[in-house]
Amino acid sequence: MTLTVQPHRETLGLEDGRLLIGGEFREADKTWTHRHPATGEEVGSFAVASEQDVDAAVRAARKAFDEGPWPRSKAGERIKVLRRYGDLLREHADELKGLQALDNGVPLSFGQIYATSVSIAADIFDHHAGWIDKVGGQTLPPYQGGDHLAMTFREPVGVVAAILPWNAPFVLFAQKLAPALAAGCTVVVKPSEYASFCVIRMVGLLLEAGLPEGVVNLVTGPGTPTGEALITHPLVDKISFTGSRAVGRRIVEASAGTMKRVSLELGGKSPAIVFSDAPNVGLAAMTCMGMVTMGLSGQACVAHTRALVQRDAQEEFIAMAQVLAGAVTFGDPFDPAVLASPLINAKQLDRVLGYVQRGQEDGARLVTGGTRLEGDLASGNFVAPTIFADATNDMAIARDEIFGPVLTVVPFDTEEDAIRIANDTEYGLGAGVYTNDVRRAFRVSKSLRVGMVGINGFQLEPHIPFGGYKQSGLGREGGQSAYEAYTELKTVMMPLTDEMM
Ligand SMILES: NC(=O)c1ccc[n+]([C@@H]2O[C@H](COP(=O)([O-])OP(=O)(O)OC[C@H]3O[C@@H](n4cnc5c(N)ncnc54)[C@H](O)[C@@H]3O)[C@@H](O)[C@H]2O)c1
Repeated sequence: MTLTVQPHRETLGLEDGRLLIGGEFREADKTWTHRHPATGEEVGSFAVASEQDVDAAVRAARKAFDEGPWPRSKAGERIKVLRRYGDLLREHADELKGLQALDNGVPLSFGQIYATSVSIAADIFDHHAGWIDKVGGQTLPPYQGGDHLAMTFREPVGVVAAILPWNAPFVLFAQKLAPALAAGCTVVVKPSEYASFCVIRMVGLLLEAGLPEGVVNLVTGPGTPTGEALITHPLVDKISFTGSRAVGRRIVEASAGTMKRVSLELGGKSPAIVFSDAPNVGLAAMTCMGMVTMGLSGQACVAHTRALVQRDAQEEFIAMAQVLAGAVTFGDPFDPAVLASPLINAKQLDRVLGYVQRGQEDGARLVTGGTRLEGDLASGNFVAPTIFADATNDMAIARDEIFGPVLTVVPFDTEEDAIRIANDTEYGLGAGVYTNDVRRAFRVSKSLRVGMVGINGFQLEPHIPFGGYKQSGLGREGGQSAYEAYTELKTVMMPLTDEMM
């Protein structure tokens, strides 16, 4: 039977997407037709914001920042709106998960993991609402000389351009919008052209929560013209971006002229170091393989796609990874038995298959997978879970972010080797260390040039800082420092005696 998502489109009452500028929903001159990654069917269309539309959205956000009530509101008012919004997200969780399944094909069965969960997004809003009345400035005593007072204040950074990827729209929307709004900023949000419908609904719910006009504005459309117009706009104060390293670099270049503040969450090639004394080598294999197959089919920035396995544990590790590879189910994302998504588009499908070919040419051992799924799934972008063994760290499959269901196993002999190989990458997002030796676990964790290390497991939560070293990004999401990144620090000083004047 041919796969179709059309009935879900009807059930969810999907409407064509419009822009939101200064509190008004608007059409645009051009539209984008979204095709479903599991079936190739047309799902619906949404507005493509032109340069003029983006300019209008930024000016609306600027006006709301310079003249509107939100940046001047009392802490208690902002807390109420953000908490109300968290509740609205929870109430609309089923609808939002359905829209996400129509957008990026993430199966409903995977609505509970961190990256794809609506309830985590709601918790992130609650978390940042909690900082509003707790993070302030300091009073500083004189360092030398006479009597004077110096104080610091935290003020909202201004107009924020929030640019999202397609793979984790709920959580990444929350990781940007929650601290920005909590701090009193105004926002122009641009979702990915491959996951716009669920974000359009999330923005609509912000209005229902009571956000004043112009505080949040929505511009949908692709990187060019929409994204480019946003990152080069002179009235934007800060760009908060999650996406590929290539676009991250472009944002750094584009923001240099006006010194915009920039937060970047980029890609990774995260290593999992599995020692043969790991408490459970099989479980380590399941964790890595789960990260590159279940839910997002490896289209996750922090997935442990590079398994560095001590040589004498390699076969046990591969055997268990293979079991999981065989258990993954594909198909209709609305079917509760389906566990993994298609690749987002045909370009990504070709890219992943290209890496499979390259891995074989470079001499790695293809253990399983590496092929496109055919039959009922032939119109979708599905690739079978893939394992490469006996790879070396100089191979493209060990160096590049493939963003697909490919696990590359690189054997090592000693702890020093493992650390050297793990750090031999331009990325530095996450890592895993699997061992029974507590001292080794901390020794290795300290030696890794990455933002997040999981010892014998990896669990993310809204208050845990998330982000990377090196070319995996700039700054962190989650926690107090993420809130502070949407503020500027102002110092005000005053002499207390006449002699100081
Ligand atoms: N570190 C993290 O937290 C994290 C989380 C999720 C995804 N990612 C990364 O995201 C990437 C996959 O997502 P993607 O394919 O959507 O990334 P992408 O960089 O292609 O697109 C991300 C967003 O940038 C926009 N964009 C593209 N060109 C632009 C331009 N010139 N100017 C402004 N905006 C532009 C896109 O329209 C989209 O909204 C992977 O590299 C992945 O590792 C990182």
